[in-house]
Amino acid sequence: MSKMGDEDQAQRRRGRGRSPSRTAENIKVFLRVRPFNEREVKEGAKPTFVCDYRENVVMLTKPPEKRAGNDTDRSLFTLDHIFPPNSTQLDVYRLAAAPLVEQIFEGYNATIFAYGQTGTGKTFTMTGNDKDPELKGIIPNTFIHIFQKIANSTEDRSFVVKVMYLEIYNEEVRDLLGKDPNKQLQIRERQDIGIYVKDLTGYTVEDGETMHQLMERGNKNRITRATNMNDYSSRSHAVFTIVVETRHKERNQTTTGKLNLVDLAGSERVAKTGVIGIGLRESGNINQSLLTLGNVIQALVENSNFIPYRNSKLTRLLTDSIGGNSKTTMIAMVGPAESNFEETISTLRYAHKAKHVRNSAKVNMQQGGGMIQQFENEIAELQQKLALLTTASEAKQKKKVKTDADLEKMRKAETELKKIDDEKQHLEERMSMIQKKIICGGENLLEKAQEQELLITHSVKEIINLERNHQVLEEQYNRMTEKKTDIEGKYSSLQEEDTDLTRKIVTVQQRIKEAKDEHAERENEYQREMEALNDNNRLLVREMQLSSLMIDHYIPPEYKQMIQNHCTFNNDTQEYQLQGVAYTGNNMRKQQAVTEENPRITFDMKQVYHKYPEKKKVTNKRSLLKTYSAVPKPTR
Ligand SMILES: Nc1ncnc2c1ncn2[C@@H]1O[C@H](COP(=O)(O)OP(=O)(O)OP(=O)(O)O)[C@@H](O)[C@H]1O
Repeated sequence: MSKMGDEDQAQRRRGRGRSPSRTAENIKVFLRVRPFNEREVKEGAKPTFVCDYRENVVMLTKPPEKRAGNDTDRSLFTLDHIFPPNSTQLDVYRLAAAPLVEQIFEGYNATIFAYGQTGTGKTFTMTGNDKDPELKGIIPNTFIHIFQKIANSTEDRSFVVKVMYLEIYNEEVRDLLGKDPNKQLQIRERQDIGIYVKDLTGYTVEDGETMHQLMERGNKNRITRATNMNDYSSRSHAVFTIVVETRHKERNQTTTGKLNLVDLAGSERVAKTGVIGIGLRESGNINQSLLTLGNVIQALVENSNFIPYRNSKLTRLLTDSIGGNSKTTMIAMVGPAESNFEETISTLRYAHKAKHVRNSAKVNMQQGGGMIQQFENEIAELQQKLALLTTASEAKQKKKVKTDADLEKMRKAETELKKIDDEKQHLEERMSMIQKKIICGGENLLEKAQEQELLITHSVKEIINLERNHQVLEEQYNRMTEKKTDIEGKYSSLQEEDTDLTRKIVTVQQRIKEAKDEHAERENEYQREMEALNDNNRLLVREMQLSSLMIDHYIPPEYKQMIQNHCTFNNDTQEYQLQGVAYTGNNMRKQQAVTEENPRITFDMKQVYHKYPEKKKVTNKRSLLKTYSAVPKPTR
């Protein structure tokens, strides 16, 4: 592997190591939607997306001429937060920037990127408009925040705030605060401090106003150009860096937090921007470096072995911000018009990918050392020199009195004294200048009355804003609680429904079982009845056979016919009845008392019909069943 590759891997390992003091978290991605601009309103532009601001989802739809009539016509992206077109600069600052400014006081590195198509509001978001305090962007708002934080901190802390401002134009690093902004600077790397820009001017500042002046000076040096898409299009990537060193006196600990505020040049299509000549080269370089940034993001997301940080100055300089030791936020800017569909979807894809990049930030802390220590040492040295000069000056004064007579010597002594006094004054000035660089927590408030006024105005605004945010949060909370109650209600009613259903199922199952038992019982009963009926039937058939046998053998056929003719069926009694039955043979036989002389004559027919079997006495219970016969019962 090449040396270049080795270094890249080393950087990656440094950035993504698993030291316990590191905080691993994904890059946060916010989306800011620019309102329709004048041109778009005039053209009657239609929106190309809709947002669900509660869920932070944006749904993009292709313009009609590009639609395929299927799922590919729509794309959904979820971001960490979406700022609607009517969001204020303070809304953006509070949510996207303020938490990171707080973190640099803890000793973390932080980065805020503004990314997006040309003319979508990157510079507006990062720098804003100075004429109206309400329109101040993230960079000037951080000045106020930082000095407000210092003014409110305890006296056991001292701070040094340093700023730097550079731009990357056509792949050249330029110092926006240097004596010669056109001079090309080199990016270097050192084991102890990591990646840095050699000879970049750093200003130690003691108030927000100075910071503001420096920012304005740097902005004037930035290269902008009018294009078809933006009257003041930034042709470079600008990085405003604020370093805050905090010294905890009692613990003798120093933390150093670095905040990079990056206003990227806008991705653009030459056909749309209409740039020519120099502008064309700028455009090529802008797109190339943004492409490399995209490739770095892609490689990190894919956990690739090689991250092409060195393929552009931008990614090389911001190695720690993307996938390294930094807490990073990207604010993606989009314009709402349908004509920008391609650029908007590309920005959203870029942003969505960046959301998956994992950074691992650590507190940059050291015992003693740092800029504060350096300044304090310098002050102590100056104080020593001053004390020596004072002694020398006093000695000269005494000598002057003794050598009063000698005019020449006196003049010489006076010149020396003046030199000493000048040097003393110079030392005193330098000392006070260095002392001013160290700002003590809670100090310098009276000296900065004007600035404080500004802070107070902003604090009031912040409080109003805080209240507004609080209200929004409260509303969100109430909505969530309502939702929760609703879900809980639904859940408990579902549970009740479930219990009820289970109970019903048990009852139904019980009924089915009962019905089955009853059915089985009935079937048995039916079976028994059928068997009884069959038995009965069999008996009847036998009786019929007997009757037929007797009739056929004892009653002559002409009598049988005659008797049959006189038989009628009585429906009420369900019996055949014989007319004049009272006069039939059996009834007409004279009844005689049974005596010894006149015994009952029994007809023993056994000897006649000796072949007939003895008739068995029927004891079977079935014989008790009622039977019907058409034959009149014999009377005894
Ligand atoms: N949220 C906003 N509200 C009102 N005006 C806006 C907003 N965003 C951008 N603008 C206006 O749109 C114009 C273009 O904005 P700006 O210069 O910030 O775009 P940019 O993304 O930095 O463009 P470039 O990449 O070309 O530098 C400016 O006039 C700016 O004031």
